[in-house]
Amino acid sequence: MSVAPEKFRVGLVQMCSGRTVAPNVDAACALIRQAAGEGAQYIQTPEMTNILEIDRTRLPDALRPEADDPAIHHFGELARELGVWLHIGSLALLGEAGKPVNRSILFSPAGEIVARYDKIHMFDVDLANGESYRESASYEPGKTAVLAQLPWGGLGMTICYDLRFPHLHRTLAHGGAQFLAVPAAFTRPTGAAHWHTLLRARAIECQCYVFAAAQGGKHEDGRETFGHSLIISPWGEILGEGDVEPGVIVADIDLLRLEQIRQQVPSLRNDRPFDLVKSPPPRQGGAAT
Ligand SMILES: O=C(O)CNC(=O)[C@H](CS)NC(=O)CCC(=O)C(=O)O
Repeated sequence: MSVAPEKFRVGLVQMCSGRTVAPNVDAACALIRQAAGEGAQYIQTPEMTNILEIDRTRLPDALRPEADDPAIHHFGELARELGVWLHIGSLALLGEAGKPVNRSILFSPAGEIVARYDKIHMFDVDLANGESYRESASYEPGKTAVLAQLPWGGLGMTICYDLRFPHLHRTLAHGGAQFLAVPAAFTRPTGAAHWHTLLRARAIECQCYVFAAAQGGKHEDGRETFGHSLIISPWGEILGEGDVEPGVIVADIDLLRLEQIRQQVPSLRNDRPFDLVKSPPPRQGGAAT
């Protein structure tokens, strides 16, 4: 099979990660093999591929620094064996400052790490259903946006909650991204309300293909995530969608179509700087003094 350089197949792995690393890595590897078997040349796994653990006190014991994390070694070998670009959406790792980091890692088909991104925006929220998260209490946030280079174009690396900060994606698009990666572990209520809309909006406004591998289902730590991994075109069309269960979705990506869309509606090129002017505050009850 010969594939034109402007076309490739993407595969997303949907998971339901538990509290212990080894079975999660095994599950990821099996699904990555399945995606490669279906012809995927770029394969992405969700946020927290290696561990989903709501009890943060258990994390430091479970985590390893990047340099001696056995899962990283494993994934590198697998990328080489399968000859694919393997993007582990994120791993919880022990960061260089001694605090956990939520890190996305891209392996080349040679099995080498070619890009890494630490999640910038920390999920510190309190939901109406009682779910409460303080990601910043246990994770060190990243400070650097990362554009990785794939043979087919630029890949903007983001993670989950970053999706709500559109200036990050626009910066990546202006920096040369044709693809935006949004590996995630969205909560069920926020996913049901916002997941499809936010992902399609990022695809349309940034004129990028969006690849979003998701965690889905009821996890061992009691949490529920939304699932619905999505592959979206720069026109906002859904090219592939997962359900709630673990599995694989694939779709064919066409760079010529992206170029057509960017020529027809050149909104990235039409972007302009502007100032913000605030009008004076309204007068109270008309009784101006
Ligand atoms: O920490 C872990 O174990 C896994 N990581 C997550 O679950 C992260 C941080 S708590 N979740 C999100 O960012 C959800 C965002 C979201 O749901 C939204 O923006 O609505």
